[in-house]
Amino acid sequence: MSTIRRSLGEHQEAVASLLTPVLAARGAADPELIALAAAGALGRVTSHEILTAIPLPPFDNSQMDGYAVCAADLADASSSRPVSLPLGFTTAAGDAPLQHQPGTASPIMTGAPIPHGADTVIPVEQSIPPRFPRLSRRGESPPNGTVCFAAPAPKGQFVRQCGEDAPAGTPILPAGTRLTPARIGALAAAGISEVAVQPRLRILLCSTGDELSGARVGDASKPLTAGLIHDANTPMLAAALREAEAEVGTLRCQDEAEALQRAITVAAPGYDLVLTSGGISAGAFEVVREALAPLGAEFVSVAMQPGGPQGLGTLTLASGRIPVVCFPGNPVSALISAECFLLPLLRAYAGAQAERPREERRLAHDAQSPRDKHQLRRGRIESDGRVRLSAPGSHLLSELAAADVLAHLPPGRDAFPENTPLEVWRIND
Ligand SMILES: Nc1nc2c(c(=O)[nH]1)N[C@H]1C(S)=C(S)[C@@H](COP(=O)(O)OP(=O)(O)OC[C@H]3O[C@@H](n4cnc5c(N)ncnc54)[C@H](O)[C@@H]3O)O[C@H]1N2
Ligand code: MOO
Repeated sequence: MSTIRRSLGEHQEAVASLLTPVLAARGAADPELIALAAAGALGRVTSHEILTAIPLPPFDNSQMDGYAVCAADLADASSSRPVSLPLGFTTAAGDAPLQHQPGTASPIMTGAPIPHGADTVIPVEQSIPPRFPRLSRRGESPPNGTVCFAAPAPKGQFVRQCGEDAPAGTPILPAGTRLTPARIGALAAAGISEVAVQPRLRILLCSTGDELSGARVGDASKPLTAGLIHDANTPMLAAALREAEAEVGTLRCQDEAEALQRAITVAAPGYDLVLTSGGISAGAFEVVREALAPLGAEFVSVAMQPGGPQGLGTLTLASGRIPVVCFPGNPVSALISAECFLLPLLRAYAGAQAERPREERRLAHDAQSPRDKHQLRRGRIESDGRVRLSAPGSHLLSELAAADVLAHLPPGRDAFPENTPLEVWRIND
């Protein structure tokens, strides 16, 4: 085991220093064109500022079902002397704008273009009678009948102005904006069907361990036999990386250093980062350490629990140089390592909130923690708002799956009495 010992913060800085240039280079690569309607558009990051070529809304239109009028025609209306106007032709959403005759009331539906010459909309409920009579659209027999109004209305009432949301030529999204449903909607409203997006970081995720069922070629469909376990880390870490908008390829390798070197050398081209899990602590068969230390990875001990053993560096392979980050194999350790060291960097690159939502919660019970380590415990929020910690074992993946928060027990003390306030990160939301 390496004697290099780091604090959580020091290792966060070391991983950030390794990956900052990698992310910058990836961000400077040619953007990808993606269809807005594609499932994969959500979460991508715009590579350029995007303008709307048309005004939004594209024409003056009605905010209400009612009557388009000239406000001046209703200036003298009152409940004792309602103004009666003859009906004009009706405009529905999707119709081209009509010509409004002053001194008439043109029935209009929500979203329909305001007839030329009208400047105000009176909702149908405010007319007398408060419902539409038989209406005539363009091309049908001329309308007849009248409608009354018992109050004046301000000019422009319930008219949604052309360009009020965004005038033509104005930016709707700056470069570096994450596509959310609302942003996809705004682009679609502007008639944009494809956008240029920043390329994703490509991560080769490599899980090791002879104990992993399916690790050896041909074993994948065999039932779990004695001594073997299912590979939790590959799907779990792949999901976490994808949630943070990375592109993920996976590789599983048995505990044989040369085989791992060969597999990574063959698979690495086309990726920006190699991420491994397992094989880095103090055992006799630490395959990742054995395979990758000679190629340039450094293995350190971080004063945290779980996630103590860590590795990082730049590998020099026959196929090129590539940065590597190594997480411990215990599943809880692996995911918490990702939360602490990698996911915030990926989320920031993807234009998302880098950090998990944080809050302060009081402990529901006394707790112990190693004085020299930063402990990250899984916890449930109780009905009184306090946090109850689960057992600290880093194999307790079901406890992690059931947790509401990760609670920080900082170094420097070993006793945390009931009601001690702790910083917690919300997870599993
Ligand atoms: N003598 C010492 N032993 C250990 C130390 C130590 O400092 N001295 N550190 C412990 C800590 S802390 C951790 S964490 C683990 C890290 O071990 P490795 O990174 O070498 O990981 P492995 O030994 O390969 O696996 C550990 C554990 O996790 C299981 N595992 C591995 N990969 C997967 C996977 N893909 N899916 C599900 N589970 C996986 C594996 O079976 C082991 O149980 O070392 C401690 N030991
Ligand atoms: O540090 Mo290990 O990562 O506790 O379980």
